[in-house]
Amino acid sequence: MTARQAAPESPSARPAGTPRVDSEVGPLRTVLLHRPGAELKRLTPRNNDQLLFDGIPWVDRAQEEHDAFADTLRARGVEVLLLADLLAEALTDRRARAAGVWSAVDERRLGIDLADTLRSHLTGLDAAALAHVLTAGMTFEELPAAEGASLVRRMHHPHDFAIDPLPNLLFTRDSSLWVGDRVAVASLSMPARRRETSLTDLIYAYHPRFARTDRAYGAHSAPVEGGDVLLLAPGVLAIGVGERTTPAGAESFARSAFADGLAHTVLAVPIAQERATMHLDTVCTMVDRDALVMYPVIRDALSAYPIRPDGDGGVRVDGPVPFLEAAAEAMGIERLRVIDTGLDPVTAEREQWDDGNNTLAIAPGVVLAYERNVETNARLEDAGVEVLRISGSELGSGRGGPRCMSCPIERAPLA
Ligand SMILES: NC(=O)NCCC[C@H](N)C(=O)O
Repeated sequence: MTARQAAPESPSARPAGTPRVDSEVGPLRTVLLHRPGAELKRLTPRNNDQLLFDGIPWVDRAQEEHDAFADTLRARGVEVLLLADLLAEALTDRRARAAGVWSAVDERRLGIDLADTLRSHLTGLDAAALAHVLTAGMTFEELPAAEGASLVRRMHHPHDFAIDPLPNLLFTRDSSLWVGDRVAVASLSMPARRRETSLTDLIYAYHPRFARTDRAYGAHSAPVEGGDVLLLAPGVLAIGVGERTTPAGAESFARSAFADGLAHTVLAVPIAQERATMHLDTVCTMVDRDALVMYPVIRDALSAYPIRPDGDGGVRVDGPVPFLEAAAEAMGIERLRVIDTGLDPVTAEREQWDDGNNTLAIAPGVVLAYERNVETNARLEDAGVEVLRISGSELGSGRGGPRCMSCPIERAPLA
C-alpha cells in the first residue's frame, strides 16, 4: 500500500470548481463534451469504417441532438465545457500552437518538403482557424498553394487527407479521464483516434483552467481508453481489457494509480474483443452507488483479476474471480444490484448495440440514456432510477452513448 492511500473524501472538504472525480455517480458538476462539427462532414461511405462510424450521420441533426444533450445537463446544474472552445482558448498560447502543428503534420505521409510547407502555413493561422484544422483535418485540395508541384501532391487524390479528421472526438470519454484530482491522457489503440490525445494533452497542458493539474498515466504508455475505466467507488477501479485496452495497459494504469495514491484496488475485466463490446462501458455502467445496468449475456460470465499493491513497491494479481463479487468486496458493500439491458435476449442484444448500457449518471440514481432503448429504460425506472432521455438517432451512428460522449471533470463527493 502506498503512503497516499485513496480515501473517501468528506463532502465539505473541497470548494466547487476544483477538478476531481472519485466515482461514477457522485453529483456531476463539470463535464467536457464535444459538439460534433465539420469533422463529421468528412465521413463518406468509403471512409466510415476506417473512421469507426457505422454510417454517415446527418450532421445538422446530430448537432441538434448534441445541443439537447448539453441542455439536459445544464438544466440539472452541470457546467458543460466544450472541447472546441477549450482548444481554441489553449491555442492562443504560442507553445500550444507549435505543439498542435507538430502533432498534426505527418512527414511519413507528406514527405519532408510538403510537411515543411504545411507546418509554416499552419503556424500562420490564428487559434480558431488552427483549432478547425486540428479537428476537421485537411484534404490535399485544401493544402496551401506552393511553388512547384510535388509528386506527393500530384499522385494523391484531391480528397485524400493530408491531415486526418477526428470524428470520434465526439466521444470525449475515451481520450482523457479523471481519477481523483489527476487527469490521465489516454493511450488510444485505434489509428483513427490516436491524434485525439494530442488535443486533450494540449488542452490540459496550456488551458489556464487546468494550469495546476497533475497528470496520471500518459498517451505514450500501453493502450488504455477512458471507456474501459469505471470508478466503481473511491479507490476502486474496474478496467475493461478487450478490443482497446490491453493487459499491459491495465497493469501499467494500475501501477500508476497505486503510485499516485489514487486507488487501492484495480479490477482488470476481460471483455470480448469485438466492436459491439469495444469498451467496458458498452456492457455495463453504474447507475447508483450500488447498482449497475449490465448486458445480461455477460452477467454471469464476467470475471476480474484483482490487482493490489503488494506492499513492496510492486503489485499482486489474483483471480480470475467473478466480477460482481470482486467488485462488491473491493467497494466494501454486500452486493451490487444488477439491472438487465432489454427484456428478452433479442431486445437485449439490440439495446446493447444501441448503447442501452451506456448511461451517464449525474447523481446517484439519476442517469441520462438514449430514448430509443425503451425496454432498458423501463427496467431502470422499475428499479427506482430516474432516466433523463435524450435522442441519439444520429449521434449513435458512431456507436457511443451518453457516457461515451462525456468526460466528467468534477463530481461532488458521495455523501
Ligand atoms: N466509450 C465508448 O464506448 N466510446 C465509443 C467510441 C465509439 C468510436 N466510434 C470508436 O469506435 O472508438
